[in-house]
Amino acid sequence: MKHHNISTSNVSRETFEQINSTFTEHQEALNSYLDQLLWWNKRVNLVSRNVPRETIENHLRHSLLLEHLEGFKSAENIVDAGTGGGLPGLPLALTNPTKGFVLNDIVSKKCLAIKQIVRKLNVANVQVADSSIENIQETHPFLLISKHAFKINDLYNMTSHLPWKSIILYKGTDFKKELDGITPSLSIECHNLSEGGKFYKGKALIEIQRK
Ligand SMILES: C[S@@+](CC[C@H](N)C(=O)[O-])C[C@H]1O[C@@H](n2cnc3c(N)ncnc32)[C@H](O)[C@@H]1O
Repeated sequence: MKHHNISTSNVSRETFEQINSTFTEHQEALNSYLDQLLWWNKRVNLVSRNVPRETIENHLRHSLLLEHLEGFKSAENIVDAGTGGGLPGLPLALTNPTKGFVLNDIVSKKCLAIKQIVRKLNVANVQVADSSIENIQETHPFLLISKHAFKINDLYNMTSHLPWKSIILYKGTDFKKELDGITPSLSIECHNLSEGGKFYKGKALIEIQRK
């Protein structure tokens, strides 16, 4: 692990406030997505069963935080690996209509539900890739994002042949143990989310670049 360059910064309270404004600005589309997600969740297991709407809304706000990282702002193409019910990719696609998104999951019925949600919401900048992440067909550079789906070393080893420019993962601040077994030297920035309040305690966005 010593061969990686790891730095840490705190995501400011102002950023969390900006996310609340973004949510308000796009609330019609985001609430429609929430309605769809809850409807499909009764039929396909996309998020935990019987999870309250407010909890999923927190996950949507959490998803939107990525908008504030430079690595996201500069990306044109984004792949969300292990998207499940579309998190974080779908809320980000709704609030960033000029960027292109591929939502990927290995479970076909989840991909089918996502396709229906995308069609119902009329989202033009999203494609769905129904396969294991290592088999996606991407030839252009992209930003790889993922929330609560893979250990860092597993995702790195599965995707090291793909043309990603950087990876941003939703993780805990105790992520370092997941770097075991990654041979190449990486630049890693831990964006600590703890200033966002109780929901964000111990959470971080981990941004990884090849050196
Ligand atoms: C815990 S869920 C997280 C879902 C979503 N990202 C979220 O935060 O709600 C993990 C997801 O990863 C998917 N997954 C597991 N292995 C995968 C693989 N090799 N390629 C693509 N998706 C995978 C699972 O089907 C599942 O939907």
